[in-house]
Amino acid sequence: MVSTGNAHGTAPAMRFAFSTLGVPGMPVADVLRLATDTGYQGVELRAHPEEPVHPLIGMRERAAVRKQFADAGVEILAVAGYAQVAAARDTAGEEELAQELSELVWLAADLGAPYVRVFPGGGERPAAEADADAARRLAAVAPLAAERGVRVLLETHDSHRTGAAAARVLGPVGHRQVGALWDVLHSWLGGEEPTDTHAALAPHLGYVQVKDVASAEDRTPLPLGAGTVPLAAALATLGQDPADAHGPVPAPEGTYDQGAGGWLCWEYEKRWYPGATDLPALLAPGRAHLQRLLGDGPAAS
Ligand SMILES: O=C(O)c1ccc(O)c(O)c1
Repeated sequence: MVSTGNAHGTAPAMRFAFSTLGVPGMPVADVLRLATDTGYQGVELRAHPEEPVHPLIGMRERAAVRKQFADAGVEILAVAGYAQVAAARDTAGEEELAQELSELVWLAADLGAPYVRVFPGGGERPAAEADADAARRLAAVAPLAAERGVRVLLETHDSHRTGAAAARVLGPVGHRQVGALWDVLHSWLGGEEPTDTHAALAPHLGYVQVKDVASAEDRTPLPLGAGTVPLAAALATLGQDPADAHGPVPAPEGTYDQGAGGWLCWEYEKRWYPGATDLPALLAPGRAHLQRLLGDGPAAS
């Protein structure tokens, strides 16, 4: 294994973001204050009409949001959309999905965000059909994504929660602008070891979502480190070339994944668990926990 991580002292540090799924309805100015106060360099914007930023906002609002982020020195990591690329669709639904994907790419480009998140959403469909539809739809949006300088990332989630399942789609797409978002909760729920998830996703990896829960049964969001999600093991894989890696190394950084310099995004599911502790006070300790796991902070007590 070849490490490009900061243990070698030369690589840039990993960067930290949080998702606005953790702060439902919070105005952009407050999100930015929270990010700067707690040491997060980026924000993943939940692109849903419940939130301030979504595909229906106009050009002036987009420009204003972009300027707010730029003025605060915080990056918009991703537009987290809800398109389900592996879902069954009739002809009209197929056109709607293509439009939804295009609109997410346009929104990300207008905001200066490098990534769009999409879900699989294949439900109970036969895997071969879901995989083929997802690959075809992602390949179809890739040229627009390339033209706009955005990468569309398929999240390890629902019907494709493991790295192996996501790679069944991403391998055949074979396009640099289409990649993977590794949600460490879902690959773990899928019973996959982090080293195996990483080996499957590394050639495609955009960034990594971290979170913690008590167990597979109780998924109420917890502070990072307070639950049983194997965060240390997942983070230990980053920046490593998988032992069985083969084929071209697509990342311009020369690593299979982004390694050091890549992004970790805390996706705290407060929106779906309103009774969970509020995220803001947890953000700074959560970042410190991640830094300790990366070997980049004060030792754990
Ligand atoms: O955006 C969301 O709603 C959402 C929900 C659950 C997840 O695991 C996730 O990654 C995103």
